[in-house]
Amino acid sequence: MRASGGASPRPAPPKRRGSASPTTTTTSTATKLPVRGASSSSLAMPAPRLAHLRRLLALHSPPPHPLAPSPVRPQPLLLPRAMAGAAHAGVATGSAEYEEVLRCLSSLITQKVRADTGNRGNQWALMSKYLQILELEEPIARLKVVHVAGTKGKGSTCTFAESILRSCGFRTGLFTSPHLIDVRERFRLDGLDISEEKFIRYFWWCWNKLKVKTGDDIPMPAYFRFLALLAFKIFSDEQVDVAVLEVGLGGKYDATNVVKAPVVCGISSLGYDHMEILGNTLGEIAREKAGILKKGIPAYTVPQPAEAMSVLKQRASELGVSIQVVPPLDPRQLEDQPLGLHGEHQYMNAGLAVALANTWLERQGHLDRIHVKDHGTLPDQFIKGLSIACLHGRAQIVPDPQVNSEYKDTSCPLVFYLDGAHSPESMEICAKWFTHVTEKDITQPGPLEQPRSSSNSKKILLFNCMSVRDPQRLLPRLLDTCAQKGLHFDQALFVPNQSQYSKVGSHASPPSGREQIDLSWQLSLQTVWENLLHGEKGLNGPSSSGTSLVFESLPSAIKWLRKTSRENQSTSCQVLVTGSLHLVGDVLRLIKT
Ligand SMILES: Nc1ncnc2c1ncn2[C@@H]1O[C@H](COP(=O)(O)OP(=O)(O)OP(=O)(O)O)[C@@H](O)[C@H]1O
Repeated sequence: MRASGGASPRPAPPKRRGSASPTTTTTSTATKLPVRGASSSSLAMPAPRLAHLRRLLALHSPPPHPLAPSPVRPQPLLLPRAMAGAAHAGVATGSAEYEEVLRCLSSLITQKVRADTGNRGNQWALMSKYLQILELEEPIARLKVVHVAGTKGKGSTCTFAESILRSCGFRTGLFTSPHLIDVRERFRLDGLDISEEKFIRYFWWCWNKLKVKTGDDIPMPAYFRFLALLAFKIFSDEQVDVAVLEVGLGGKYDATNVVKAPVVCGISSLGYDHMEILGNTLGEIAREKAGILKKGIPAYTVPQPAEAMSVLKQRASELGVSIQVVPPLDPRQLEDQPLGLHGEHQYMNAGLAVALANTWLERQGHLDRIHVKDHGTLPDQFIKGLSIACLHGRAQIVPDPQVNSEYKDTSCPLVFYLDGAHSPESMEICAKWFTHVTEKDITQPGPLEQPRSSSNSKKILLFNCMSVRDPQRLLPRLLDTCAQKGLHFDQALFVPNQSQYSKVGSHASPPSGREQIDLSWQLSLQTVWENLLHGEKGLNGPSSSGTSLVFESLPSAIKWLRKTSRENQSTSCQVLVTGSLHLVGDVLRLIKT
C-alpha cells in the first residue's frame, strides 16, 4: 500500500544573479602547445570502426555486454543501466508511480545533512531505531558484507570486487553512490541495476513502515540513510550471497556502518574531500574512514600518505587487527586483458578489490571455486571480473551522437571525455587520463598508429563543482597537471548542474527557462580560472580573446559546443567534463536525448 502525503515539493530553484546569456570574458589567447607524442602505453588498443559505433548510437542500444570495452576505446552512448534493467524486467520506466517514489525520496533531502553535524552524534543513534522499525537487525547480521571506505576510488573498488565475485558464480548485491542518471543505479543485483518494479515494491515497504512509526521524536531518515536501509532490505530479501557496500561519506557515522561484522573491510585512497564534515587534516579524515574497521575483521588499504597511514595503522592496532597494504595491480597479472574501468589509477583500485574478493572467498570457505595459477597471473574468474566491471562517468569517452551522426567521413568532431573527479588528487588523476587519451585521437577508427594530428583538435573544459569544494585547490591541480604534459585548454565553460533541479529523479523536468538562475558560483569559478591563466589581470586583462564562458544552463552549453563544432569542421572538439559527478550525469543524460 502506498503512503499518502509526506512528500514535499521539489526545492525551488535559486534566484538569478548573473547574466542569462553566455558570459564571455576577454582574456589573452591561451597558447596551445603541441600535444605530446604518442606513448607506447600498454593501454593502447585498436578503436572500433566508426560505422559500427554510429550504428550503436543511432539505435540507442542498451549497454553492450561489459566484456566489450577496452581501456581507451570510446564508449558508445548507452542507455542508463537502470533502464536496461527495467527493460529486462518488462516494466516501463518513468511510470507515474515511480515519479511518486522519486518525489517522496526528494522530500528526504535536507541541506542539514551536510551543514550541521550531519552524520554524527545523537543522530547516529537513530539508525538503530530505523533498523528496529524495519526489522533489519537480524537480516543485516546474516549478510556477507564487503565494506569499503576511502576518499577516492571506493566506488571503483566496490565495482571491481562485486564483478570478481559475480564471475566466481555468486549472487551479488552492490550499493554505491552517488547515481549519475537514475537512483536505481545505486542498487545492483547480479550486476544489473534493480528493476523499477522491484525498486518501487521495496521502496513502499520501507517508506510505509517508517512513516507509521516516525513523528516528532523520531524523524524520517535523511536521504542517504533511507537509501542505505533500502539497500539492506533489498539485499537481504533478494538473498544475495555477498553484499558489497560503498560508504557514502566518512565511515564511522555512515549509514552503512551499522554492519557489525563484515567479512572484510577496505580503505581506498585517502585525500582531501568533505573537509567541512570530516576534518581539515589527512589524519582527521583517515580517523573517520578508519571508523569502519572492526575487531577481528581483516582489513586492506592501498599505499597512503604517511599521515593517513599512521592513523589507519594506529586504529587497526587498537582493534587488534592488522591492516595490510596492497600494491597496485600489475597489468601482467591480467594476461593482456584490459581493466573494465579506465585510467592508470584503476590499477590501484583493482589491486585492493582483488585482495578484498580473495579474502571474502577465503573467509567464506570458497577458495575451491578458483583455480590459482602458478605463473603469477590471477585466476580466470578474477581476470574476467576485472575486465567486465562497468561504472559510468569514470574516465568515460562518449562521441556526441548528434553531431557525429551528421558526418559521413571517419572523424568524430565532438567528443566528451567524462570523469567525475572532484577532489584535488582526483583532478590530477583525471588530467593525466585526459592528456593520455587525447595524445592520440582514439575516436578514430583503424589502428592507433595513425592518429589524427592533435593540432587539429580543440581542448575545451566543461566544469562545475559544488560550492562546498574549493576551486582554488581543484582548478590549479587540473591546469598544472595538463600543462606539465603539454596540454592547454583553448576554452573553459562553467555551467550550473542541471540535476540541482531534479536531485533524485531522471524523469523530472529541466528548468523551463523562466526560473531565476543564480550564476554567482559559476562566475567565481570563471574568475579563479582566469586568474590562474592570466594572474591578477584575470577577467579584465588588456590582451584578450575570450577563453572562458559562463552558461546559464547545461543545455545551452551543449548547444554552443555543437554549433562550434559544426562551424569548425576541420577541428575536432575534445571536451573534458569534470568537477562533479552530477555534472557528468547531466551531460550523459542530455547528449543522449
Ligand atoms: N585511486 C584513486 N586515486 C585518486 N583518484 C581516483 C582514484 N580512483 C578514482 N579516482 C577519481 O575519483 C573519481 C570517482 O571515482 P570512484 O567513484 O571510484 O571514487 P569514489 O571514492 O566512489 O568517489 P565519490 O566520493 O565521488 O563517490 C574518478 O572519476 C576519478 O577521477
